Amino acid sequence: MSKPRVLISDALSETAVAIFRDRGVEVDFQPALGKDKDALIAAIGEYDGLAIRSATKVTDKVIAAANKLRVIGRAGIGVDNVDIPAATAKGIIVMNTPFGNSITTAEHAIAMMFACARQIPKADASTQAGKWEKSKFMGVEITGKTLGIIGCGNIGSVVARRALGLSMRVVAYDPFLSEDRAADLGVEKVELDELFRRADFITLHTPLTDRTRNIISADAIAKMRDGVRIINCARGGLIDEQALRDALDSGKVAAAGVDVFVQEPAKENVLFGAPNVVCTPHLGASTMEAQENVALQVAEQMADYLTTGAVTNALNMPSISAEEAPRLTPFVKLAEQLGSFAGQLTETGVRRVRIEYEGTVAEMNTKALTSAALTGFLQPLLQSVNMVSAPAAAKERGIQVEETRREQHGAYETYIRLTVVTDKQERSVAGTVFADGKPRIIQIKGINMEAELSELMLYITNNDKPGFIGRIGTLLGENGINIARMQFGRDFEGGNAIALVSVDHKISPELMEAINRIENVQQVKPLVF
Ligand SMILES: NC(=O)c1ccc[n+]([C@@H]2O[C@H](COP(=O)([O-])OP(=O)(O)OC[C@H]3O[C@@H](n4cnc5c(N)ncnc54)[C@H](O)[C@@H]3O)[C@@H](O)[C@H]2O)c1
Ligand SMILES: O=C(O)CC[C@@H](O)C(=O)O
Repeated sequence: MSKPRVLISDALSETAVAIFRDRGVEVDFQPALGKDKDALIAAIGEYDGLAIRSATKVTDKVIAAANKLRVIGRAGIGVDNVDIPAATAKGIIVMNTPFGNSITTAEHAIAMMFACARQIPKADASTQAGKWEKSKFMGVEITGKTLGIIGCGNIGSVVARRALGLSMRVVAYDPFLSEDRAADLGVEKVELDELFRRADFITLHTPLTDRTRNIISADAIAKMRDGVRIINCARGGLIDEQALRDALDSGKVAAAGVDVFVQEPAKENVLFGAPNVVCTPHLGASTMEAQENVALQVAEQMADYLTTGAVTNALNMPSISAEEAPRLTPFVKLAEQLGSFAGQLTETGVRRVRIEYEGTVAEMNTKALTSAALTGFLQPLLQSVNMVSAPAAAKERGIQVEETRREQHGAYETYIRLTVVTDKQERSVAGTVFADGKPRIIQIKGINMEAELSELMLYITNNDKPGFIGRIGTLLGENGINIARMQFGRDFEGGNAIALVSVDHKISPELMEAINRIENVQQVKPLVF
């Protein structure tokens, strides 16, 4: 099998290159390619993986051209430069490195706070210009001042600890911050307006979402203390730049430290030249340490996925650790086969898919297994779907997905049952993995049977009457179709029976018709696995 190929299209530390090579992944390091969208679109079709920072914009056009791509790895946190819905729809995993640059970015926010408190950049420029303007650069102490943190996640929490160490009071606004976590951190959880009212310094650490866009607006600034100082080392767009410019001009905001801009690279910006603004070119994550961390992590995560199927820090797919990947693999295959079995038999509108995990499989990563089952289920309906895109594709089609887990077990040590509820009926199929690691079907529509699935099969339901087995065998034989295996099950003598027949050749539509005409046959369907 050929080695997977990865393109690095941004300025990642070369540590990533070495890791990919060590892990048996071919790598092309082209740090300028991310800035040339046409060249990226022309090249991307060759690669299984794309490793980026923030300069590469992975648009829907790039994704449309990415015919082999299986994973996009962001060496950093924010993935606003990746069209995740387009990647998901195409079955491409998007992963990031959520912790590798948190400390570095928090330190940049603290550095910005000091720069704003003591006008360090301006004082530096003036001093080096030979002006010695000692009285011009009066600062403020930060000790005893109140820092308002908006967004108290990974970076916000590090900022909080550093600020407490600097003897500041810290208030935080974050709808997802629990009282317990706030107490552990030593911060006071407050509502946004209270933060605006009380903070001497405000620092932003949220992602850019519909709720956070322009969270610092002209209205918000009006609610703040006169002489407030504002820091943004999170994302451009959290601050209304014109409103901040007006407030810096009027002196309402005494200073602002801005690392991120609505339009990047920011070659021009309404904030440039404003009084007491300190700007850096999106340097939050730019330390040797953070760049080593994120390059190493992204390369390890991507190489793991491409070579072992382990999934870490994916934003559009449940995680699968390297340790659990081998144990999970036969169950992924089983779940996918059960899904495929049910999908191929389903002809009417699907309302619900219920997946029950019983026994040891219930302790495994059932999210991943459910994604596999949905993949198998949707594959007969959709051109291309995989474990990344299947849950979203099911949701889009209004299919409800239910998952239940029971750790005790019955006759089988472990099994998965998948039930499809359509407009007309409910049909279930169950299977297990035996000690040989091979998946087996153990029950169809409540009828017990043990069958291994093979590439070409016939699913036949019939009335349990003598003569059926002989007739089907003769008919297939007369038409040159070799039977590899045949398994039967029935609910009771003379009741409903099911046959699963593995055949060596594809069955023509005419022969299907002929099988359908055999006495007592209720339904016959070809299945492909
Ligand atoms: N400047 C840089 O170079 C740089 C470097 C790293 C990260 N970042 C950015 O910093 C930001 C924070 O990163 P993180 O790792 O701390 O993320 P995180 O997910 O750990 O924390 C974000 C926090 O924001 C909170 N939040 C979400 N919506 C909110 C809202 N409406 N109001 C208040 N809080 C809200 C969340 O609950 C969460 O606690 C991200 O935007 C990231 O992209 C920038
Ligand atoms: O890669 C960078 O330099 C910026 C990273 C930062 O914005 C992030 O979200 O991790």
